[in-house]
Amino acid sequence: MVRWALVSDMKASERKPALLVLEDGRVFRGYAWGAEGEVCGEMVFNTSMSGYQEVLTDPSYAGQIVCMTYPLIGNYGVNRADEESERPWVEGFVVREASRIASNWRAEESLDAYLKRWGIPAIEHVDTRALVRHIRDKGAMRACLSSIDLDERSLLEKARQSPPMENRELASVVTTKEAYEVPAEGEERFHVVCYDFGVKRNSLRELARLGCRLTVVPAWTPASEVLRMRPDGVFLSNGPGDPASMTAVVEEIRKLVQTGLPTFGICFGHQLLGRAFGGRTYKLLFGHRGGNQPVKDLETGMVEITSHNHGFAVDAESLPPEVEVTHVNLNDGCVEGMRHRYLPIISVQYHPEAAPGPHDAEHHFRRFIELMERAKAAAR
Ligand SMILES: NC(=O)CC[C@H](N)C(=O)O
Repeated sequence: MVRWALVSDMKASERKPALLVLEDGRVFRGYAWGAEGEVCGEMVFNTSMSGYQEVLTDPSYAGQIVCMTYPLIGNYGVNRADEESERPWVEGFVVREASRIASNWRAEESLDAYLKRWGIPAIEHVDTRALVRHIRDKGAMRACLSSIDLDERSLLEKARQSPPMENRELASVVTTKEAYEVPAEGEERFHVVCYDFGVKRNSLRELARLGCRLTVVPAWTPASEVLRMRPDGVFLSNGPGDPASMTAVVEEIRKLVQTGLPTFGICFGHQLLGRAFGGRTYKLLFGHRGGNQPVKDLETGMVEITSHNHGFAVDAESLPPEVEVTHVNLNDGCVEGMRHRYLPIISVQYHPEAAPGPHDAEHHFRRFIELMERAKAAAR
């Protein structure tokens, strides 16, 4: 059946007000869509022009209210194939205009119905440019979004009472409760243990596509258990929260690092590796979220346009001499990649799996494969 368009039941005449109040007292008024309700979270923005469904379902957004800078959201609807996990994880969603029409042959549902189904409150007709400029000046901060309480002062109080992102542990909210297997696509060449701190499906797909059988394990799996599985490599996933809150996990990663197993970290995984190396992580003023961040490879001088979603970063100065910074962000100079000089360990702060975003950085998965190939050849 070809459906030209799913027309949402949102009617302009029935619009209800909604309010977004930031913890510094700045107020944004708009209209409610998605689920009716009230949420608090860290207010952040994403500059991707498309891929709202991948953004909503990226577990790294747990605990955050996301504003899309692209002014029209929802116009191609949602479908099951584009989910990066089994459900949306954002606390709330802020847009300039929510499209009334979802026109795409892949659309299965309107975004409004989807957000309602998952209980995610959203607000539209917000001056998103003003909101983003405010966050860029003042930094990411807590906010309260509501369509049930429209009292500014009460929402301000709720925002200020909500937990700050610093030191917030959210991996336990999103990690798999039990280990599971993902088969390799085609011939199985490697067995990789994937730590799930909130893993995106596309990372798993990329690894499976390159011949890796995956055992995806909960965030708190001890190193000894991983080693018992005798993997060819370890993958440390992306995930929400502050890497500084993960001391026990960092301890386990440190043990794994010492064994010299090929290891690849993405985003949160990269930050945890940085800490396992003895480095420091810190909070960026407003973070990088979007599909248009220039990253320079310091070895080749090449620049990749890449997909990002991070509010924390590894402090280059804090890294020991055996760890080399391999990639930097050209906008603000922060660390975007590192490698161990003697051990087969690499990591990137950004998202080679993209989804959404450009595919310039896909080759990092192959770098990991090469590390495992070399380790296998050396063991022979
Ligand atoms: N995408 C991620 O893995 C995010 C990592 C971490 N929660 C941050 O905000 O920096």
